Amino acid sequence: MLVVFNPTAGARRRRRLTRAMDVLLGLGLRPELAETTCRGDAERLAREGAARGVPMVIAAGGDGTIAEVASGIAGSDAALGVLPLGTANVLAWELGLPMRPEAAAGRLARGRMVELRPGMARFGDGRARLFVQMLGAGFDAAVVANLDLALKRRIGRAAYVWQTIRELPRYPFAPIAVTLDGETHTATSAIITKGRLYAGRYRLAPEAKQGEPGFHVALFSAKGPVSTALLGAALPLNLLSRMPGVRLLRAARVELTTEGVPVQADGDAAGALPVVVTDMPGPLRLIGA
Ligand SMILES: Nc1ncnc2c1ncn2[C@@H]1O[C@H](COP(=O)(O)OP(=O)(O)OP(=O)(O)O)[C@@H](O)[C@H]1O
Repeated sequence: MLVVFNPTAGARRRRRLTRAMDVLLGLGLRPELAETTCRGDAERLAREGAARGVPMVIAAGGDGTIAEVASGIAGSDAALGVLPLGTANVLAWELGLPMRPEAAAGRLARGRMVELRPGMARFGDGRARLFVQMLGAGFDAAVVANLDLALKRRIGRAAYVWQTIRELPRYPFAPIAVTLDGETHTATSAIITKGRLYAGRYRLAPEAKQGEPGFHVALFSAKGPVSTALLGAALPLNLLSRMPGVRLLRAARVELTTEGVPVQADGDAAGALPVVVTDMPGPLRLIGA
């Protein structure tokens, strides 16, 4: 088992990693530890591990690290594992993974497998990017793109609230052209999700189920700071999907075509539209669910 650790994920997570590693060692699992030094390193380390036949690659970090590891092992025989050490840890909450490092390590050792179907985003500039939980275009992506990462490390998810307040008065709320399985729509923001949850443990798409093919797509028509702030207030109350100006639809293929609108994938800045989103061709096996 290869453990890929992102030391910049979450805050002061090294001690939590050590506790998990101790449990894995105690169970006789001989985990090999590799630490990232920059963005993209988790994907490289995971790809190299899978290429030399490591059967399990564990993402020790947050959703961005998970997405990188998933991308690195895609198409190989390696399974993905998760030690949730990030800030929001949406996938871990979605799958009901334990947050305590000892319990999370125990789950990895027990080895129950589930299959996920990550999404694949193909951008207009030729980039392709895998995401495991969600991809957003519009307001939430602007918040992610301009987030102060040092502040996030210090105060965690409160940094998103702070950045939202800063973004509200200046975000342009330009319309985005959305095509869902050939049917056209317009929205000012869109979130394409594989799971129910968003920004931690908050419900966005109550009917969604990780592992199923296709996507649930939340389209937002809020055109200004007040209606957007109300959506932000509804999120922690789990009322987001029932708010006026929010539509939840399903699609197997999503095209967002308006150029220049910011995009986030699994909570990390991912450039700008246009993008076409479909399922990855094959499933991804996740261990420890
Ligand atoms: N050593 C590193 N230095 C700088 N950035 C890194 C390093 N290792 C990984 N990264 C990048 O850090 C980004 C954020 O990490 P990650 O998403 O795992 O943590 P998080 O943002 O705290 O958690 P969450 O996404 O669950 O809120 C990842 O997308 C990854 O590309």
